[in-house]
Amino acid sequence: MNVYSSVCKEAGELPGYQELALKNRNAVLRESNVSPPESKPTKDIVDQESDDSIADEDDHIVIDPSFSFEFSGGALQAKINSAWNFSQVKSSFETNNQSNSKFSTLDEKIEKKRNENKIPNLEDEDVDVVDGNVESESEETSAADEANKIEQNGSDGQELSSDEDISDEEELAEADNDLEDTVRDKKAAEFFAPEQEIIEEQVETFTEMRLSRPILKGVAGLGFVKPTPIQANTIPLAMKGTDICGAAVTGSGKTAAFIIPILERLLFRPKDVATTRVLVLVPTRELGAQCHSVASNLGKFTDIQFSLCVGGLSTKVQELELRKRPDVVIATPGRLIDHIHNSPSFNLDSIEILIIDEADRILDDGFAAELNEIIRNCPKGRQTMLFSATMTDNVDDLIKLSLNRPVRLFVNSSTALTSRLTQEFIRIRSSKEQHKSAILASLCSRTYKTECIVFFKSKADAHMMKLVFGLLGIKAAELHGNLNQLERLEALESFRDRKVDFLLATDLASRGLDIAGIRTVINYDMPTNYSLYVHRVGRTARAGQAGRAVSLVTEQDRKVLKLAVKNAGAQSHIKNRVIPSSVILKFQKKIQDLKEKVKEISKEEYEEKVFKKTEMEINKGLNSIKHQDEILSRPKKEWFQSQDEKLQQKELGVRNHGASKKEKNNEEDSKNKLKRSPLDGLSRKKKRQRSQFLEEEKEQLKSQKFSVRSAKTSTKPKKVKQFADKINSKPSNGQSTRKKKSGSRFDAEVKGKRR
Ligand SMILES: Nc1ncnc2c1ncn2[C@@H]1O[C@H](COP(=O)(O)OP(=O)(O)OP(=O)(O)O)[C@@H](O)[C@H]1O
Repeated sequence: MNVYSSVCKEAGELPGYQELALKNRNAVLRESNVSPPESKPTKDIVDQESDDSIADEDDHIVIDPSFSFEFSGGALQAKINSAWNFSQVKSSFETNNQSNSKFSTLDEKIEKKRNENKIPNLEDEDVDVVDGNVESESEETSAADEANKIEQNGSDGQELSSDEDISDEEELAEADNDLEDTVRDKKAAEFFAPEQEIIEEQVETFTEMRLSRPILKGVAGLGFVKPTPIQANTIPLAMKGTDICGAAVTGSGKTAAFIIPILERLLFRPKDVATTRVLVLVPTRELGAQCHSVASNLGKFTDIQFSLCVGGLSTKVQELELRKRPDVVIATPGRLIDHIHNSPSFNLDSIEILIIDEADRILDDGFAAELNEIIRNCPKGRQTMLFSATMTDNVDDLIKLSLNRPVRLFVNSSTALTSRLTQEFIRIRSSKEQHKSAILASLCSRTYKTECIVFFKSKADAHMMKLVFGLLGIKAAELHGNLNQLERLEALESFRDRKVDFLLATDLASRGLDIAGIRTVINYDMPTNYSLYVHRVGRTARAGQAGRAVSLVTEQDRKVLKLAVKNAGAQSHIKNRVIPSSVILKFQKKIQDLKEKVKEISKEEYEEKVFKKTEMEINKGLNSIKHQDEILSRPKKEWFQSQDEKLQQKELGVRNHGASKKEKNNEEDSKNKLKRSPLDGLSRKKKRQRSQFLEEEKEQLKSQKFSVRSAKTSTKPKKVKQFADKINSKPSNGQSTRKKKSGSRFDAEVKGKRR
């Protein structure tokens, strides 16, 4: 039975629903170039056996009706199509892009160099191929062996001797953190709604949620049958107007969790005067475009109007759109503020619902000034909903949003990763960091050959690797802030449509992007904090699919590595991979041989850039002469921040990007440890005694609190969070992370969780 049959069965009682489902099915099949089956009497559709063959043919739109979500993984056991396309957004660029046509594209430049120099494709050569899906035992064993060898020959000796100090520091940090937690718990109890306000039962189907028919049609059109846990918990509460802080693992359907209830509420809006009632804030333009596309698809059968208001698109076009007062505006903070200040008829006075997606990122220092300005402009009585996979529940962060007793819907622990994710780590010793590009090239040509995102810390590295990959004959697109918006969207689409095998990206692509079927995420550079790691690796293993994250780990990245291993679920797989040095050397030589060609292409690009800039300046000058009167008569644009302020804030954002307050505090703490520690000046023995005392005191407090809580909970009905936690709870592996282990620390850290 395919998705439409299941939907029809679920919605069987709704009059006329079967006809709608039939039309809908045919529309989706047409879009997917699958001919709809011959028209049959409506009743037959429900049990049509022949539909199964269509299901087999087109796995983009058909899901296994027996799918279910795992709380631990938050994942679907079904394949489903990504619900976005950017054609609508891209059409607004077509007029601006003509001057580019006189230059060759980067791919053409690369191809020209390859042809001139007769560079062979990697496939044509005799490279020893390792099956990417099957973990090679020999590779794993040799990883451990190699690490042990390094230990024995003393190169890591210093590192081991510092173990003692590190565990002391860890103990103290833990004691500090525990105290902080107690204070935090108290604040949270006052700030958040009491837990009994959380819905008590899981909702099994969308129809049970009493959604209106046009919304159910939109939901069915995307192939959704059963709500995911975050949807089941969020939708009914959000429809009541409750403020929500929602967290669930990456790829678990948070977008629909907030879009569906707003659509349902908007269906019943007064329609006499067009009014913008809903504002969705997202941190990146791509995420905005994706969210706009998902919302438009879900609201396809309603008269609700959506507008996308993000940087990189024409301000003029947006201004005209905003003047029509669309019901829902999806915006990035900077562009939204630009409109608040400079589009005469636009303001946020009528906003009734504010949604902040990737809220922890937007609450981050990088967006602080902009967020304050937006909140200041929104009415106080609005409903506010915040979502992220790594949602903060730090009250200090949330207070500035003036939430009204929000309900916490943490469907999983905020650091959990889906159990379908395999994490692999490759140790890069400090003396070998210059081999990273060779390691990446070998991984991408021997092991993970398709559907793979590679994350870099800088735009320059991503671009350089695009040139190297191109010259090696590996099909890749780049995605970072040095590209214009059209190029960014095209890169995403060509990767989604499998025109290229690799997406070489900066953290621009780390949050929210939903591209179906990504098999592997490679961290060429490990992210600077664990939250960011969660978001990056969350681009794979989404919606029930399995996936793999491969990280190149240098000595500086040990902190994030440790957190990744510590937070991996009991069932998740952690592996240590080593690439034979002969292979690395081979690729190192290949890359070395391409160095000159890379330089030549870069020079060509630079000259082109200078030419374009000059041309643009000339055109600008000519225009200002031609339209002088009109330009002078325009009202002066008001900038919310000066260029310097913007830059400062951006740098702050980049530095802290994605770091939770606690992580940032921990980083600060460890920097200022000596200055700020209350145990400063004590001998090591005394420090131990003191922290043991603190530990005991904390334990006592905890157990008291626990008894009070369990007494209370025994009299209360079951709560969502408890239910999720119970399912999430993993058996302790009984292994202390502080125990000394044989082998290298890296090896031990990775192996710590390998079962
Ligand atoms: N009820 C559902 N049934 C089937 N598929 C669903 C359902 N809800 C969402 N999906 C699919 O799951 C995928 C992930 O959804 P979405 O992008 O909203 O996840 P997310 O939780 O916001 O992830 P991230 O934290 O990375 O932003 C999408 O492809 C979406 O179409």
